[in-house]
Amino acid sequence: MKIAVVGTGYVGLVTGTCFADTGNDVICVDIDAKKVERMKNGEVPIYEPYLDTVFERNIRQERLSFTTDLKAAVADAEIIFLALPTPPGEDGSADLSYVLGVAEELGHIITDYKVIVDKSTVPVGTAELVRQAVAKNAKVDFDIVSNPEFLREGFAVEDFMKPDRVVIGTSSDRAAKVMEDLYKPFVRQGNPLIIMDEKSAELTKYAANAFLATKITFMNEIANFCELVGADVDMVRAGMGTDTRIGKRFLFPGIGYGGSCFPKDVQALAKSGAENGYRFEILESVLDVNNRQKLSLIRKLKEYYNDALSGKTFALWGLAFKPDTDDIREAPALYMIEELLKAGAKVKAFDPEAMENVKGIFGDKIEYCDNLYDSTKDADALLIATEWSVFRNPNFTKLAGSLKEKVIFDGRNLFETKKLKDLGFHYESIGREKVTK
Ligand SMILES: NC(=O)c1ccc[n+]([C@@H]2O[C@H](COP(=O)([O-])OP(=O)(O)OC[C@H]3O[C@@H](n4cnc5c(N)ncnc54)[C@H](O)[C@@H]3O)[C@@H](O)[C@H]2O)c1
Ligand SMILES: O=c1ccn([C@@H]2O[C@H](COP(=O)(O)OP(=O)(O)O[C@H]3O[C@H](CO)[C@@H](O)[C@H](O)[C@H]3O)[C@@H](O)[C@H]2O)c(=O)[nH]1
Repeated sequence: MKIAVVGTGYVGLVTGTCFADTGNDVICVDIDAKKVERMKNGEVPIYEPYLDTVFERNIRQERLSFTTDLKAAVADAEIIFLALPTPPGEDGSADLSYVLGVAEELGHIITDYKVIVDKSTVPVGTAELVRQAVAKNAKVDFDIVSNPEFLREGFAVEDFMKPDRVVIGTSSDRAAKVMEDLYKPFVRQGNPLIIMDEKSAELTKYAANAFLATKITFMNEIANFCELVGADVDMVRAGMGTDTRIGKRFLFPGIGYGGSCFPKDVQALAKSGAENGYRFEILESVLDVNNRQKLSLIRKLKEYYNDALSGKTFALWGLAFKPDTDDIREAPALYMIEELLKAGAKVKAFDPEAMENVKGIFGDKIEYCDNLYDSTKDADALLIATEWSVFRNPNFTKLAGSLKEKVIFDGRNLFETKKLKDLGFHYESIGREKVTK
C-alpha cells in the first residue's frame, strides 16, 4: 500500500517506519525542514530504542522517504495518517489547530479517493470536524478514520509491532477494509483489531490514558499513606497486583506521572466532560494529587534540611519523564529543578539521553555532568527522578566517596532500604521506611 504520514514526531515516525517494515511504501511529511533534512541524511531525530535499525533498513530498501511537500506526499497515497500535535490549549482542552489546519489543506490538494486517518489523540467529535474541514474544499470522495495510538515511549517500536489491540473507528465499510488489510501483519498474534464508530474510538484513547493515570495516582496516594502508618508500598503493591482483576502493571508509585500524554489527556478529558455538561470529579482529583506528587521529594528534602536549601548543591539523576527516552515533556525533574533553583540551591544533573533537551529550558542555570559520579562530586545529597537502568546498581563506595554526606532521596524506589541502611546512608524513598543514619 502507499501511505503518507503527516507529522514525524514520536508517533508519526514510528508509525511510518513500522508500516514500511511490513512492505508498504511510506512517505513522511513534516513542516520542520531541518528535521526532514536530518532524516533524509539517515538520522533518527529522536531517541527511541530499536527505531534506528528499522529506520535504516527501510530507507536502504527504498520503502521510507521524507519530504516537506504535503501535496507531493499525498498525491499517490491511498491512506493519509495525521500524527500531528494536539497540545493543551490555555484552558486545558486539546488544541486541534494542527489537525484541522492540515485537514483543510488536504481538501485543496487531494485528487482521488483517500482514507484520512486521525492517529493524534483528539476529543470525541473530532472526526466529524476533520470531515467538515476536508469537505470544505474537496472535489473527490474520502473517508475519515479514527485510529488512536497506544504506544509507549521507550517501547514504541515493540508496542507498534505487537499491539495489545488496534482500534479502528469508522462508519465506512470501504475504509474499514483498507485498515484491516493494513493492520493484518500487526494483529496476527491473535490480538484483536476492534472496529467501532469514530466517537467510541476517540473516547477509547482518553479513557485508557485517564484510567492508567488514575491507577498510578491511586498508588501514589497509597504510598503517601504508607509513609504515615509505617507500611511498605512495595509489599502492598505485590499483594494487590497478584489479584488478576487489578494486575501488576502501572502500580509503581513515584513522583507523579509525566510525559506528553497523561498530563494533557487527563486535562483534555476533564475539559471535554465539562463542555458536555459532565463533571469528571475523579479526574479533577487525579490532576490535583499528581501536581502535589511531583514535588513530594522536594518536600522531604526541605524537611531534612529544615528548609535551608540555599547554597546547597544537589546531584540529580534522571531528567527524562521516564527511562529510555529523551522526552522531557512534563517531566517531574523539571518541576524539581525549578523548586531547587527558587530555594537558592545548585543542581548538578546527569541523564543518559535528555540533557540536550533540558539545556533548551534551563541553559546554564544548572550544571550538566558527563556521568553519574561527576554529578555527585561534592554534592550535599543525591536526588533520583527517573529509573534509568544505569542508576539501579551504582558503585555505592564511589558514590559515598563523592558525596559530601551519604544522603539519597529516591523518587523511584530503586534501592532496597535494608541495603542502604547497612551501607550507612540516609535514604528516603516513596511509601517506604525512612532510613536514617
Ligand atoms: N508521544 C507518544 O508517546 C504518543 C502516543 C500515542 C499518541 N500520541 C498522540 O499523537 C499525537 C502526536 O504526538 P507526538 O508525541 O508524536 O508529537 P510530536 O510533537 O513529537 O511530533 C509532532 C510532529 O508534527 C510536526 N508538525 C506540526 N505541524 C505540522 C504540519 N502542519 N505539517 C506537518 N508536520 C507538522 C512537528 O514538526 C513534529 O515533528 C498527539 O496527539 C499525541 O497525543 C502520542
Ligand atoms: O507504574 C507506573 C507506570 C508509569 N508511571 C509514570 O507514568 C508516566 C507515563 O508512563 P508510560 O505510560 O510508560 O509512558 P508514555 O510513553 O507516556 O505512554 C502513555 O501515554 C501514551 C500517549 O498517549 C500512550 O499511548 C501509552 O499507552 C501510555 O502508556 C511516566 O511519567 C511514568 O514514570 C508511574 O509513575 N508508575
